[in-house]
Amino acid sequence: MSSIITGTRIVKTYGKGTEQATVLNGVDVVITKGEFVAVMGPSGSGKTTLLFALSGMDGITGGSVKFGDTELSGLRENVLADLRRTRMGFIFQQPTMLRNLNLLDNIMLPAVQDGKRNIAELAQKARHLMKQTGISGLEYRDTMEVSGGQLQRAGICRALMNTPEILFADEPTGALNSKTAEEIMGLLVAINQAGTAIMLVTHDARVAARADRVLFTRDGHIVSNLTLAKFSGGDLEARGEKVLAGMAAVGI
Ligand SMILES: Nc1ncnc2c1ncn2[C@@H]1O[C@H](COP(=O)(O)OP(=O)(O)OP(=O)(O)O)[C@@H](O)[C@H]1O
Repeated sequence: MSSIITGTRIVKTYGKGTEQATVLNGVDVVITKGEFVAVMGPSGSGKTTLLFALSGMDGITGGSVKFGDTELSGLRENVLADLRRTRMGFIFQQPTMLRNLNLLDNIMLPAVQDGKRNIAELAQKARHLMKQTGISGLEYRDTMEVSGGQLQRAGICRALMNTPEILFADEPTGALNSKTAEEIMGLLVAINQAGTAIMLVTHDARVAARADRVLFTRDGHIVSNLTLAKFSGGDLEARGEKVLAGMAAVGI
């Protein structure tokens, strides 16, 4: 399988002088098309920094990140922003939605910013995604009038509006109760099975257990790489045990 993201000897340093801290210290990582990769590691070990580096959300200090054959550091900021908006999707622990827009408009917003697209078609696509993710009927709700799980579903719809090739997810279930988290993970698995690659940062072994592969970060490095079979829904407990063993082996 060809790679969608290739990170080579990535270095990321924050701050200057005595305040300087190297958070990623020569990280190599490849994500192949359609792959589902989870990233785990102690708090502060650089998981979010890695996600930001691989998605071009933040620049790197050294090394290289390629999206397909395109070197991200070689792109002008507006070209990079276009690439992120049209070919990548992002979901976070707390979806950032505009309060003065309803759920449907919030979902459509990034796609509308494309400028060249037909609003009626975008609305149709947004409604279709809302149906697929189980939030039909909430189109005209204010973002303050829905539950955390419903808001995260809306965040997933928004991330899928441009049919991304890869979805970057930073603790997407971190603010949800366990039942809602399971439902959101079911959605992410279905999205991955439909062909979208996923890179997901999590502290939760049960969440990581859905991935094809789990990377463990520590002290600026990827210290371990656990390969699981593609998840088909059956053996979550056994997979969770493997992830827990992987965590214990690297001291998380
Ligand atoms: N913009 C920044 N400026 C300076 N230091 C930063 C910045 N962002 C992150 N850091 C530091 O880099 C280190 C790694 O942060 P990062 O958020 O990547 O860790 P993480 O593994 O995702 O942590 P957590 O599990 O707690 O979310 C931390 O020590 C953090 O304080």
